[in-house]
Amino acid sequence: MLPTMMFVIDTAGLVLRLFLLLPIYRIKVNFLDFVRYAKMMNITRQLRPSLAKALMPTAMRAMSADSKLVELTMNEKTGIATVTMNRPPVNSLNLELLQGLLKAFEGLEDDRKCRGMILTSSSPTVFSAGLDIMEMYKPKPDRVKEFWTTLQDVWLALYGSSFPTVAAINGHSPAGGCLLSLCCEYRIMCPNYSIGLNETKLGIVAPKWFMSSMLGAIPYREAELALTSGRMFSTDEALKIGLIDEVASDKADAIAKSEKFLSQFAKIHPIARKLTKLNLRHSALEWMQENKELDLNIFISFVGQPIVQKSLEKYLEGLKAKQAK
Ligand SMILES: CCCCCCCCCCCC/C=C/CC(=O)SCCNC(=O)CCNC(=O)[C@H](O)C(C)(C)COP(=O)(O)OP(=O)(O)OC[C@H]1O[C@@H](n2cnc3c(N)ncnc32)[C@H](O)[C@@H]1OP(=O)(O)O
Repeated sequence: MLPTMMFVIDTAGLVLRLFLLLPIYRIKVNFLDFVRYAKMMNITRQLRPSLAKALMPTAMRAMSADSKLVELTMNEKTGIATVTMNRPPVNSLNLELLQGLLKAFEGLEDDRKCRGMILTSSSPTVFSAGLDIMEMYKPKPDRVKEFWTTLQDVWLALYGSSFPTVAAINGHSPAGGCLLSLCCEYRIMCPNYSIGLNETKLGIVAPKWFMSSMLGAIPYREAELALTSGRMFSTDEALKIGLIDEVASDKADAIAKSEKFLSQFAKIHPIARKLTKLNLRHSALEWMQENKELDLNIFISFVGQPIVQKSLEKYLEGLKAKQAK
């Protein structure tokens, strides 16, 4: 009896050890094994819908994303790409800007030379004003569906990117702007701006995946307080709470610091880094992949509510009134 039990325990232990070692072993074997492993973990490209074809052939490339709303450059020497949002005056995320971002992120995913990406803005004072409220206010049915689906895809592509990402936050970053930065692994912000998920202040509710993105950066208690009150943090407050990782004196400094952050990965095995990131983010990514339609339906019915439309209208009026002063 005892020998049989010992045999069973030993065998179970061996199987367990092999299982635990499997990822490491596979990483060492070859790239195809990595792909198989990643597929097994459901973290491969199937998480990213319709990957775009590789971008243009390289040079210190200004890589076009087919629109001027997103500029994409690649430093051939370092393999670091810079994606710059360029929709004046405030980079509010409308359908076209989101499409431009998606195309850029998916293109980089397919670019074997890409070693990292910096997300920033061409505006001198705003990183992104978040979702374009005009996409949600009195929305057209087909467009608003495409708008939300594209936002989901942008989130999947950025949060689930296999390359390392930094947000160089060179201006205000409310709501959807904050969300984009939270998808990145590292956030560097210029002084005297504001950042946060302020949805409740607009009378709307940040979806689950907005919240889980914030929970990846700051502790639950802090997130609960911030989310329920729609709190915006100053650069210094954001640093203190961990919402950002570093402060830069200006945009050039933010880019230099971003490059420094990304350069550390030259010493890390790229596949080990990728798998670690994607394993850490796996459950949030999987949730989104499995619940895209449900999330879309909730959004559509939510923004269709008269009370939500009223809130958006009042908020827009407030923005315009501020402008008029
Ligand atoms: C049971 C319930 C379950 C529910 C489940 C959830 C269901 C889903 C719910 C839906 C969730 C939707 C999520 C939305 C997230 C968002 O991102 S909403 C957008 C939030 N954004 C903001 O609050 C930012 C507003 N803007 C500002 O605070 C300022 O503009 C700024 C600090 C960014 C910059 O200030 P400044 O430089 O002084 O510029 P302004 O003069 O304010 O603005 C210039 C110009 O731009 C217009 N504008 C600004 N922001 C937006 C925007 N987000 N969208 C559209 N337009 C914007 C502003 O009105 C000015 O326009 P005019 O020049 O007056 O025309």
